[in-house]
Amino acid sequence: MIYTMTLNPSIDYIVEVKDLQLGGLNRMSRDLKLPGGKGINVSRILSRLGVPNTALGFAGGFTGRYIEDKLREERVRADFVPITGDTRINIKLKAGEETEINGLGPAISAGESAALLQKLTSGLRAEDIVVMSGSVPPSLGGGFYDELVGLCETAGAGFVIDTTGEALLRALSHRPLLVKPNHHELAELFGVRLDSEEVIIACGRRLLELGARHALISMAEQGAFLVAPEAVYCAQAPAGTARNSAGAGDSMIAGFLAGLTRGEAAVEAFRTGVAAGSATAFSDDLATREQIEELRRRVEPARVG
Ligand SMILES: Nc1ncnc2c1ncn2[C@@H]1O[C@H](COP(=O)(O)OP(=O)(O)O)[C@@H](O)[C@H]1O
Ligand SMILES: O=P(O)(O)OC[C@H]1O[C@](O)(COP(=O)(O)O)[C@@H](O)[C@@H]1O
Repeated sequence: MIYTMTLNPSIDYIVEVKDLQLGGLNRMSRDLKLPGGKGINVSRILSRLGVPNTALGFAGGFTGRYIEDKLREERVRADFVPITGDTRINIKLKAGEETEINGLGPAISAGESAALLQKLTSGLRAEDIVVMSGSVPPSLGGGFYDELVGLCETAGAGFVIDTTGEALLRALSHRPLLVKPNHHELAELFGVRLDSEEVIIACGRRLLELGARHALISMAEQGAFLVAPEAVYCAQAPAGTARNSAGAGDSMIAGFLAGLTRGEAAVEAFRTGVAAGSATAFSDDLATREQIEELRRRVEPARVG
């Protein structure tokens, strides 16, 4: 079973404003509410690709209920710990460029966090994979992912972690199945400028030396690199019109994991990952299975190392 862990879910409120006037009254030309948060996005894509999974995390208030209802409608299995606070709302403003304003997230009590740890540990087995991604509500503290990684290790379960900075570095030595920094996050992690393929590949290999089993380095419309123990691959993103890139990275993780859990070679899983990321970037909501399969035929990874 794959478990996704969204410690800080969100309603993604996508707002389109033509000719934004800061300081003035603006009217929306279009708006859309989506259940969001990185693990939830991974769960939605995995479910669309027919991969059994359960979304874990915290959900509270009218916003939490909205997310749970939407996931139920889509038949995504979710088992959230109920919290007293309201799940956050993240604003994705489309006014020419995309601007994101993400909430801090609600307060999580000690009892609520203990309930989540208990939920995870009670069912976790060695054949399971836990996907941990997204921000951590401030009240949980900076070490919560370390605790989750420790629980996975104790159970012998695999884990994927999509986080940045020190938390990512600490997780690497525990041998994550996959990490997926984007090129900005990778540059910041190692304090370098990613201005050539050689530097990107060297940084990707460093992630493996530090413990990652696979590293995806995503570069939005420029595609991605896969660094695997046996080889390094690069794939261009297929051409298309970007509509909403929120969730593209999560879709890529889900596509890659779907491939790996179906027993595909890493390079084939990479094709599915790139296709899923781009298919989501070309959609208002997350990509459908059909869109992913259609784009997958146009992704041609090349071996570069
Ligand atoms: N504008 C885009 N055009 C085509 N593909 C895209 C676009 N944005 C994202 N993607 C696809 O989604 C993947 C992940 O996107 P990226 O923006 O790098 O991740 P993140 O959302 O984590 O920062 C990319 O590697 C690419 O395959
Ligand atoms: O937890 P964070 O870092 O605030 O990110 C949450 C946001 O990330 C998203 O999951 C999108 O993530 P990606 O674009 O990286 O795939 C949104 O749905 C959500 O609003």
